[in-house]
Amino acid sequence: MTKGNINVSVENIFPLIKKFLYSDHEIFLRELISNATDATLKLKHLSNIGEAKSELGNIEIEVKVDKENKKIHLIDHGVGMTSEEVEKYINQVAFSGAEEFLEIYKDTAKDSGIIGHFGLGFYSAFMVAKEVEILTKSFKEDSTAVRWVCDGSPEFTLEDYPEKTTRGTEIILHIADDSTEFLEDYRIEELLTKYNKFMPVPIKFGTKTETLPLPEDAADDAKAETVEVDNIINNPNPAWTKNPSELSDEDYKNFYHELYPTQFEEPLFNIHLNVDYPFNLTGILFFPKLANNLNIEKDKIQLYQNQVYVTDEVKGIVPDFLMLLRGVIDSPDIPLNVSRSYLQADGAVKKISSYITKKVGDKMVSLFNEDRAGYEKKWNDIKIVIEYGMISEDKFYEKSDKFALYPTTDGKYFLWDELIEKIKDSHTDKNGRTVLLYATDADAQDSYIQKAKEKGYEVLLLDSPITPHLIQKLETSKDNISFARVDADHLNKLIEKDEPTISKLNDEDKERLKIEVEKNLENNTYVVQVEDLDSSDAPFLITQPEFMRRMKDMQATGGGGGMFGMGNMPEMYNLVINSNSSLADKILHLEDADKQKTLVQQAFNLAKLSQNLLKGKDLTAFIESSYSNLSS
Ligand SMILES: Nc1ncnc2c1ncn2[C@@H]1O[C@H](COP(=O)(O)OP(=O)(O)OP(=O)(O)O)[C@@H](O)[C@H]1O
Repeated sequence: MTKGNINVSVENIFPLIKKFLYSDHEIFLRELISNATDATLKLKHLSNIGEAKSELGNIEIEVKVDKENKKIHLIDHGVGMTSEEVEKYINQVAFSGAEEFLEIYKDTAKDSGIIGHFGLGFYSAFMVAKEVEILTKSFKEDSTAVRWVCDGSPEFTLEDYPEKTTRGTEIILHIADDSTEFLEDYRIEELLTKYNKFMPVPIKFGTKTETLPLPEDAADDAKAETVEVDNIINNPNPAWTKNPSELSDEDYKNFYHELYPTQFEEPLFNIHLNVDYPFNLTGILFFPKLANNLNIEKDKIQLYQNQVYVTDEVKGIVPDFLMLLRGVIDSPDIPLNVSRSYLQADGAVKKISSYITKKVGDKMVSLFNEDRAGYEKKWNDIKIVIEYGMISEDKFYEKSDKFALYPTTDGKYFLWDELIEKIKDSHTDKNGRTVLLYATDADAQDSYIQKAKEKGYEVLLLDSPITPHLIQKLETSKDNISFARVDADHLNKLIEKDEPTISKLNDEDKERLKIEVEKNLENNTYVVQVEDLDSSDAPFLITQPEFMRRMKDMQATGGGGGMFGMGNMPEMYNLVINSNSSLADKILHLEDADKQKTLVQQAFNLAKLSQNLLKGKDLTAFIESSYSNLSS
């Protein structure tokens, strides 16, 4: 038997490990299973190339909880270790790994931004165990099994252990009194499902009862037989490790539900990621139904490293606009044992992020080209991701003319160039600028939309929360276009043509009309304007100037308008009086002051009502007075 001292430069590393990683004790299981998996895969490889002579046999990894004796056993049938290898890998390599880890995390361990806490390896066992035993037998011919024991102090013992005759390693954790939660089956099963659900080697945890199918000629009251089978907690061949040509739509959907068992909705479509240069990355991203919901916290993209779950905090690796997607990304190249701020500056990570962006763009182009009608149907659910990508990633934006859709209130969908082609004659104003009219709420802005349509204009329906940012971006990058919401002004002003306007009133009357209206609207904050509209247009019209409203909207969804300090300004509205309406005429010529007041207020309220601006007490009073008018 060898007794020895692990070469320690930190006085006693184990209490430190425990302290630093207090909140993350559970990762011990992931670390030990990763080692067991590595050892098994190594053996498989050696066996494939003819280096390992013995039969491969059973390669399952087994986890056993012995609650009574407060032990957890992890058994693998991998390469195992010789006595020299234990000396080298456990006493020296593993230890230096643990030491290095502490060096890195000394100051940052409490920083929740650390991704994954990888790299601690074997010594993480001491986060939960007061003593750790390794029983191991190398695959090499004629090697004797050995037993290594360490109680968490820098001292260890290493001795021959001929009792172990099978190849591989068994780690026995003597669980510490403050970690007995890990002696509960449900807790271990929970951890195995969280971290090891897609590990490449089958992992057995206990057994489960399976019901056998009844034979076809079974009697009606026949009872199905049951058998006890190994409870394998993982799927060693998850969909993302396969070639896309092997997978059907059904397979992708099944994988989606395997990944998110509580998710009942089907994903809209998926994107299979697969790259091996200049970095390695595989994965599948799913587009869920999102509509206008920006805040989806549940069921996020999961990050794996060689099929080991690491985290679902993928900020920095996945571009922000794709954080709303679901799925998995697996890459051995992501530096997992560093803090997030480092991650964001890391070149490999940046490349991964732009690769994913490119892939998503390419997928959109092909989805659109292959099945335009189907793509249009999905637009409402994917637009938020696409539009967010357009405003946040220049590369994505550059490509977006090939797949970004601009729907109209009539349910037609245009690509940018198609849209401009369609509207350029009618929507171009006297200065040669093409004005795109849009609505953000088809119901609330209905009266304005109808007016625009009567004049033969197309009205876009841009109703996602980031619309103001998107149109800002389009206006600055496309030539000679501008956007205006249908209610930003009356149409003659929104798209000014070189046509003379005809007014029934002379300038003096118009000025008088303005004064009469203002006089009858006490405490009114609206700016009154008299304009020469068509006689068939509404007599009173409320408009909300585009610029101010857009800045305020932008600030509401973050950034933009705040720059100009407009976020906190009150809403600004104009009240447009149609000089050519018969009501204008009537107001001007009514002798009775009370009647004139009622008329003006009633018309003003109707205009407010059509903008959804009549609320509370004003609405109640309006309804009451309307009823009394009916009966008078
Ligand atoms: N179950 C096992 N079977 C065979 N060898 C093992 C086993 N567990 C650990 N080892 C050996 O001990 C070494 C150190 O393990 P440790 O987990 O500390 O670090 P690592 O696996 O090299 O890296 P990581 O820090 O990413 O886990 C391994 O590289 C391996 O050679």
